[in-house]
Amino acid sequence: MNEMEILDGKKVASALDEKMTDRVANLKKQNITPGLAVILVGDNKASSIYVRNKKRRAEKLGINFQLIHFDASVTENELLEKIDQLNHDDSIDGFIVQLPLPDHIDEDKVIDAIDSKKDVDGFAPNNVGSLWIGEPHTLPATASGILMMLDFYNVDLDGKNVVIIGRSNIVGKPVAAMMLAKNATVTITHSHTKNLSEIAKRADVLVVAIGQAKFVNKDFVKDGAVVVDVGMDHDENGKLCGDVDFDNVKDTVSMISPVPGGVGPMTITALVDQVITLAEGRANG
Ligand SMILES: Nc1nc2c(c(=O)[nH]1)N[C@@H](CN(C=O)c1ccc(C(=O)N[C@@H](CCC(=O)O)C(=O)O)cc1)CN2
Ligand SMILES: [Mg+2]
Repeated sequence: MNEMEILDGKKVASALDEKMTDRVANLKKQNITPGLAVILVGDNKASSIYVRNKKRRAEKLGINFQLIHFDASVTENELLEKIDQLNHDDSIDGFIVQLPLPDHIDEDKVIDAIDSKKDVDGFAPNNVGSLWIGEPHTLPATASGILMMLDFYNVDLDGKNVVIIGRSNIVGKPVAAMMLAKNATVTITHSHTKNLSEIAKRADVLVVAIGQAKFVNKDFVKDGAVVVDVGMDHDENGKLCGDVDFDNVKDTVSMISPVPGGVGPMTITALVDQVITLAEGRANG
């Protein structure tokens, strides 16, 4: 049986806070306060919690946080007008539109309206392209948080077989691009992939972001693999769980990120880190 280590996102997040606080203090000495704005539409309960956590975290680090909260009935045009304002607001280094949006609003159109220089979600087409050619400007926070966490635990990706289950623009694709840039051999799989468990079992590092509760069991996991669980699902009792059946794989893996307390907290760390980096860019003219 392996000695298993938990990839503890909460612990990493608080360990990284200290450095980020110092960076903000340094900026303030130069009369620059990093600014982050979040646009929230409607009252989706989970989104409201994430945004509240972003605000708490940003303010704790000394970042100027602005919440723009629209009613669910806001029109697409009103939203686009606000985005235009933020694009031209010099006190805001970066902003995001919290997803998901109500059905009457075209998500792609909204993301496209964000100035790619201020797109701290890294979702704008320019930023996606920059990432894939190896010259990233901003990075999607979940993907970036996963790499920060693996780096903290000294998981070297160079030459490793990485298998990603899930091909979303928010997680699967950017994780693939970022791990390629670290010289990993990356395979992206998804719901149509044949022999999925067989392919997953070749992974030294398995990243699971497929959105199905406890989808991955030990049939998918090589002995000693590092498993990153990006799922946020609910089990048969309505309890929050991941895409990986933790109890089933825990004696097979060498490291695993739990849900909750793994990737989730790193998402917010990666977001605020990126806002600080943009403000540092502003300080350096
Ligand atoms: N514009 C964006 N929208 C959304 C993003 C995003 O990166 N940009 N990601 C998700 C939501 N998200 C941040 O926005 C997020 C999700 C989960 C967590 C988190 O800390 N999860 C906890 C569990 C929380 C719980 O108990 O429910 C954990 O995993 O430990 C943080 C941020 C979708 N929208
Ligand atoms: Mg744009």
